[in-house]
Amino acid sequence: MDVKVCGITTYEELQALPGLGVRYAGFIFYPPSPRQAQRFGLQPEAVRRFREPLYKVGVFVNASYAHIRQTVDEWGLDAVQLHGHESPWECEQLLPHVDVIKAFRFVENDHVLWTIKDYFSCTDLLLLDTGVPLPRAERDAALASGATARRFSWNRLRGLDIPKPFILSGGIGPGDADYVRQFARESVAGNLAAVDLCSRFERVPGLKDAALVRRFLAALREQ
Ligand SMILES: O=C(O)c1ccccc1NCC(=O)[C@H](O)[C@H](O)COP(=O)(O)O
Repeated sequence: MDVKVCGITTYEELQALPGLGVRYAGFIFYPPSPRQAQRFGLQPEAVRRFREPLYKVGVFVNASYAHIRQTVDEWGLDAVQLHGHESPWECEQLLPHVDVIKAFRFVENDHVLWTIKDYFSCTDLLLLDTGVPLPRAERDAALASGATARRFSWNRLRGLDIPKPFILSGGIGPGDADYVRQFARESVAGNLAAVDLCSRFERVPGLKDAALVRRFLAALREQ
């Protein structure tokens, strides 16, 4: 199982990832987020020229096709993670140009398979995240502040057959390595590609704590 660290905002954070054994780096292109990629001066050329083995993922929320394509080229991204209400058609438009990850934020009573099924043929990966249980307009406003740090209710995935590689996300914290390892042994995890670490691995909003990531990875890989 690989690890994705989401919300990289400095070159130092980026450089540290391959040495930590992290496979996916997430860069957020959503201005209201406290972990917006350029917030602390990270430059597109530096990321584009960074050649270490790392899969660079740009996170977008309801952005236009033109903006996404331009950002992919500017930053040298390998994949886009679409974290808003993007349709299967929008995913399909991007697929010839860049790998596509569709993110879903589930709230209680959402039907997981029903929600994701139309995206199987137009994505490379899915990301299962936590939503905020509010009416749609209020929910969007709440999500504008970014990651929710609420744990995705993994119980709801138990017994499901998810026929697409997926990233498990949503409030995963430094103390969750055992919980993740347990999940990885369940039948639903047959296509588990990676786990996503974000706001609970920060010193302050937008700046990651490498020591927390290192300790989590060591615990995750313990036999
Ligand atoms: O992290 C953000 O600020 C953010 C803002 C808008 C859209 C997506 C965002 N994050 C994307 C991720 O993939 C996060 O890692 C994911 O939401 C889980 O975050 P957390 O709840 O902090 O574990």
